[in-house]
Amino acid sequence: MTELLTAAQMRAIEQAAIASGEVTGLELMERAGRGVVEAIFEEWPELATTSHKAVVLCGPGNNGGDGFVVARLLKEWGWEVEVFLYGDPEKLPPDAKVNYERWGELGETFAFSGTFYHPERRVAYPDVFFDALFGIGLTRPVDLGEEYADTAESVPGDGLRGNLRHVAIDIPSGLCSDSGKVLGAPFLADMTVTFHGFKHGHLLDFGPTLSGKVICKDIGLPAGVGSGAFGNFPYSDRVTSAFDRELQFDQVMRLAKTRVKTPHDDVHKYTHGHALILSGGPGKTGAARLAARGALRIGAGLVTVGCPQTALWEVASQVTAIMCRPLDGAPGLTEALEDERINALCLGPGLGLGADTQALVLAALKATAPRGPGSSPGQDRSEHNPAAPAPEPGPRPTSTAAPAPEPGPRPASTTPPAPEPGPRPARAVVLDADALTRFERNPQVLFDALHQGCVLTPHAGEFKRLFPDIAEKLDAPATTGPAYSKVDATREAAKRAGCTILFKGPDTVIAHPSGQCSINSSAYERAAPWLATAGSGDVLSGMITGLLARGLHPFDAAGTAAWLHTECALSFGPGLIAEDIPEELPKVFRALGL
Ligand SMILES: NC(=O)C1=CN([C@@H]2O[C@H](COP(=O)(O)OP(=O)(O)OC[C@H]3O[C@@H](n4cnc5c(N)ncnc54)[C@H](OP(=O)(O)O)[C@@H]3O)[C@@H](O)[C@H]2O)[C@@H](O)CC1
Ligand SMILES: [K+]
Repeated sequence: MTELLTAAQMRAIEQAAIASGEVTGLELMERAGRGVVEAIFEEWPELATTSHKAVVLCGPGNNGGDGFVVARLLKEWGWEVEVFLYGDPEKLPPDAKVNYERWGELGETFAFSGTFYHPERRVAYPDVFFDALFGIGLTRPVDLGEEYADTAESVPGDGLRGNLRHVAIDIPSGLCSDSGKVLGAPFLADMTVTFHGFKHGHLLDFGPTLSGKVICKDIGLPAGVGSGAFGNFPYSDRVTSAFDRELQFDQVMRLAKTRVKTPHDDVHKYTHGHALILSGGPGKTGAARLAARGALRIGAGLVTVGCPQTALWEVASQVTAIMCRPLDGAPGLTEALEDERINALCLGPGLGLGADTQALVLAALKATAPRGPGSSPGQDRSEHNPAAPAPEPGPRPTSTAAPAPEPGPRPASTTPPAPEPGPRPARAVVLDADALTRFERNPQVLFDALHQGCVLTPHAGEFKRLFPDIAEKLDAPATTGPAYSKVDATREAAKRAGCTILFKGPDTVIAHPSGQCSINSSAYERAAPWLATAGSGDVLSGMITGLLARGLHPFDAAGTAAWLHTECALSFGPGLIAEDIPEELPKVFRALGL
């Protein structure tokens, strides 16, 4: 896992490093420019010769300063370089101004006024177009005139986009580095070279579409957001992500903890929990069966599908290792839950939108709510009690499994080990699909019943039904930067609901009421568009339920299941249907050495 940065965090880290006297802003800018040149030579080794050409578009801030460094380094290397500046050179910040002047000893800077057609320009057919217009300092929509959108696409007169590599410095200009939203005309990059850490905006919303491939270059700032004197941000402000397939250590460890072989004589099926998945009536049992298969394959000891008596034969005729039992309405569920061994429930897939669904959900939440003082549903939500601090991450509950062996060498990670987000209640509940939509008219009834053992897994439509005001803020076109992001929205929703929320999408965001947050990105190396297939969400709910049955904390269960869900899709490849996802899990586990 790697920690992602907001613009404010990046600035704080940079300023603390400069204030410590360890480094100057000018040195950081030089390293940033050098990192960009290194990155393009690593990506396109054929460019590491002297006979190439570049156009660099610099902006009015320090991002522009990075651009001047790149221009100078490439010119010194022997390239033909042409530089445009959007803004007044006299108003450049000090470090950018120094680099503007250094570049000035080697070449001219043309004023950029929305077009690259310039009577004096000489560089035709450039090999690389560098975007150093705006980085993390974008505060309002980019308005560079009507011609800019076209010119940024393919420096006109210089041939087709296919002949030209577009490289964004830090973040494609026009992309908000916190939200991934677009502010004005965006730059479309083939590669983005960022510094010190990936920014939220590289993963969220339009980020992956506009950034191309993202390379992160070390510029000598202290590693890890929370690892030292610099940028020691509160835990609740941090966001992590398995950005690429190398950075999977945390998930592997979490899985290893639950899947490790327990001493032989201790093991029986109940050691690994009992998941109960509720199903809809006849003709509507497929979603629950998919979820059940996900729960079983991921490692729940026992999985039962509870369905109306009328659907029993339909379910029974299609499951084998999964058990089924008749379960009619809320009274039936309450009775079933007298069996304390059932420690994880899943409600929603295929359940329907009838009155029964609401009663079932409320019965499930009542029966699973942690008992004892201070643990009743509705408590500890900062929204209900704004003066109360967010619950501190606390110790993890003792797992039924023995400690995990280390699964091989640890890949490089920038993250110190994360504290756990509070104790896990004995019983946990996943609510998805109809179990969420059913509360569209009265979400507060649901919020009042939810507890810390719950995970809600809405897609964008379901999220909007439960949190219309939050969705409105999220969906509003960005007018200022940094803009309100999916991370902000999911955190706000988790606080309101008082439980873990997994907000689905190619940029799935998982947030806990404590503020702990992670992004499961299905983009870049982990892009798996074929995962958007009917029933895929039902399997994910089941996988979360299975990990909850195994004893994982709701936040960990949601993040780990989301990550495995994507891994299964990547492992299977295009053509995948929902049924394939659980069946791919053994292969994924084997590849992880579990
Ligand atoms: N932090 C670090 O550790 C390091 C940072 N480095 C580099 O610095 C970059 C951050 O630099 P930065 O803070 O100067 O911001 P940047 O993105 O250049 O833009 C600010 C300028 O743009 C202006 N402006 C904003 N929006 C606008 C709009 N729509 N249309 C027009 N103007 C607009 C804004 O004006 P204002 O909003 O103040 O009116 C201000 O003048 C960072 O991304 C990285 O590349 C590296 O050197 C290495 C170390
Ligand atoms: K940029």
